[in-house]
Amino acid sequence: MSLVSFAQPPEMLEKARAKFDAQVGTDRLVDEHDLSNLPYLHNIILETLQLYPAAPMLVPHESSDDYKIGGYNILRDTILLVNAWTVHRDPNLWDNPTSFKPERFKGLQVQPSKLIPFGMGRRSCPGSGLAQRVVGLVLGSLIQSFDWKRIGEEEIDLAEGIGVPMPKAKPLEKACFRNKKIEKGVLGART
Ligand code: HEM
Repeated sequence: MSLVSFAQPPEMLEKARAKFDAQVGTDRLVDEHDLSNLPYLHNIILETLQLYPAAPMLVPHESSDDYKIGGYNILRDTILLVNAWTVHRDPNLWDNPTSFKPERFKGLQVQPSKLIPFGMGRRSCPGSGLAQRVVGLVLGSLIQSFDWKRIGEEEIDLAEGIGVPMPKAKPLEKACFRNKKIEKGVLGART
C-alpha cells in the first residue's frame, strides 16, 4: 500500500528517493543502520499503517471481569474487538485523515492511543520493532532500486478487500523500471 499511495503523486516518490540519495548514496542499498537517519521513510511506514492497518480489527480479546468503559457496561467473558481502522480515520483525532500525508508525522510524538496498528498495552505486538525495521528495509530497497509508475492515467483504486492482513480489493497493476543510477553504483561496487 505504501508504494501505491505515495507514488500516486510522483513527487512523493521523488522526495523519498532524494532523501535516500543524500543519506545512503547510490553505491549501496539501504541497511539497518541507515533507518534511524531516514525519518521520511519511517513516516511513510507510519502513514501506511495509519490508513491501511494490516489487522484492521486487531485481535479479539475477552474481558476477564465486569468493566465500565466510556459509559458502557462490559460484562465479564465478552469478546471485544477494537476497530483500529476507524480510530485511524477519525477526523476528531486526525487532520484530513484519509489523505496520504507522511509529513503529518514530522517531528511529532504520536499519542499511543491514536495510532494502534500493533495494538496497545501489555498484549500489544512484541514484533512491532522488528516488523517496522523489515518493512523499512524492503520498502527502502524497492524505492532505491526501481522507478515506479502507474499503468495509464487513471488513479489507482485504493479500495480495501476483506481479510487479515487487509488486502487491496483490486490487484495492483504498476510498472517498475530499474533505477540505472543505483544499479551502476551497486554492481560497480561489487566488481
Ligand atoms: C507489520 C507487521 C505486524 C503487524 C501489523 C502486527 C500486528 C499485531 C497486532 C494488531 C497484534 C494484536 C495486539 C492486540 O492484541 O491488541 C499482534 C500480536 C502479536 N504479534 Fe504482531 N504484528 C506484526 C508483526 C509481528 C512480528 C514480526 C512478530 C514476531 C516476530 C509478531 C508477533 C506477535 C505476537 C507474539 C503477538 C501476540 C501478543 C500477545 O498476545 O501477547 N508480530 N500483532
